[in-house]
Amino acid sequence: MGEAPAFFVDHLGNGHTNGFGVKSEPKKRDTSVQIGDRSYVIGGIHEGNPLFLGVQIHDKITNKWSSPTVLGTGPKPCKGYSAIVLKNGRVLVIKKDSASDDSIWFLEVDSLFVREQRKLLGKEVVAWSKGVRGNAEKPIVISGPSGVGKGTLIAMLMKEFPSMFGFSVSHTTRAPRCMEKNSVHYHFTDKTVMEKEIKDGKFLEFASVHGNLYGTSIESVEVVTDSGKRCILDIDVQGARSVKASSLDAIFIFICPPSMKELEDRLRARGTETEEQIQKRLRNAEAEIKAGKSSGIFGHILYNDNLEECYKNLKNVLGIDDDAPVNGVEAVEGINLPKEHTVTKMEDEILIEETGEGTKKKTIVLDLSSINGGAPGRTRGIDLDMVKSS
Ligand SMILES: Nc1nc2c(ncn2[C@@H]2O[C@H](COP(=O)(O)OP(=O)(O)O)[C@@H](O)[C@H]2O)c(=O)[nH]1
Ligand SMILES: Nc1ncnc2c1ncn2[C@@H]1O[C@H](COP(=O)(O)OP(=O)(O)O)[C@@H](O)[C@H]1O
Repeated sequence: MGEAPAFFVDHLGNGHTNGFGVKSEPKKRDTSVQIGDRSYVIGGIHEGNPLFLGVQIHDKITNKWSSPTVLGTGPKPCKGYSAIVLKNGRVLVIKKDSASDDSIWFLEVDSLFVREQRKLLGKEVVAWSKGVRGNAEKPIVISGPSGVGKGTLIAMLMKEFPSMFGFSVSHTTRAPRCMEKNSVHYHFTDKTVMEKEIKDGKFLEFASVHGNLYGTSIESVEVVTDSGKRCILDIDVQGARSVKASSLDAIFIFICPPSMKELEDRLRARGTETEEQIQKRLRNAEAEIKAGKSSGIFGHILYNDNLEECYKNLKNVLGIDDDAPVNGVEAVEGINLPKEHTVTKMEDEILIEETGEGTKKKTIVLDLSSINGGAPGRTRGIDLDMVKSS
């Protein structure tokens, strides 16, 4: 199979290993897996913060403990975990006693992303990724100069198809406009806070635009996708370039104005900027339009002259037929994992069997053969099937 040995250590020092069959341990909160000469201990508290689960590494050869930098948002501590080593440097962690949409997690200890981050940061790194059932539709990146009508078009789309599209709420250091609400239009934030979060790897992309810092957090995209909706990102060309280079597989659309004169008229008519800010936006617009048209980032370029016509073209690009009913991503039926269970690995399938008191025992198959994505975002494509409840 070409995989790292998968076994479970009940307690470091007198570790009992039982091949691919893993017995979950209800009494102890810490769980550990061994990969090569290292044991990864999952449990306890992360950096004194009771809201985050800690990870520690024990190196058998040096007999030393270390605390790696933990990237991503991990699971909150709970009563216990089952852990199993998968291929490609990942550990599957199943939480006990937790809601079904919060029970499957992946700790990446030697994935491609972790190896890149380790090189970049020059230190030991592990990363959490939440497991999510089902797949997601491609996110949509919309760029264009200030005042071209991006916000207007996006608002039309969200109004007509509220269950299909969701907006990625960006972070920005610019001041809110009078009608703008925090966490709805933007997460309005402080420059030092945002810079720290960028350093902590929380952002998919960021850029300095018209003198302010803007960025898309990984979480902003993932919460929309988690809700079964297709995510729309309104970001500038620099941001679009970063997304294009990332693992996010998106559709890229650039919106052009019919003329610079019309763009100026729209910006003035909107009445949200000072004269100085309007001048800055117009100066940046020329370079942005040039980059948008020539960069090869955007698969679709739409002209927003007549609003209704442009909106119709946008829907065409997104494959929305005016006559056909539109649904979001199909909802997946909920399956609750049993609190007490044993976990057995068989190729790409994990068998979760209920243990403990009671007669009706569940057996669930967790199919990992089609998983995709991973840290710094979610791991999607998980399939859960109830095979037996006896
Ligand atoms: N790179 C990047 N650009 C963003 C983000 N959010 C907004 N922008 C871009 O920042 C620019 C200014 O946005 P805003 O201040 O709302 O002004 P407006 O475009 O005139 O409405 C626009 O080009 C947006 O597309 C983000 O998260 N990342
Ligand atoms: N096709 C259009 N024709 C005329 N005005 C438009 C059109 N599209 C948008 N507008 C107006 O132009 C202004 C800027 O649009 P907005 O959506 O805020 O742009 P952006 O989000 O790209 O900065 C708004 O007042 C909007 O009502």
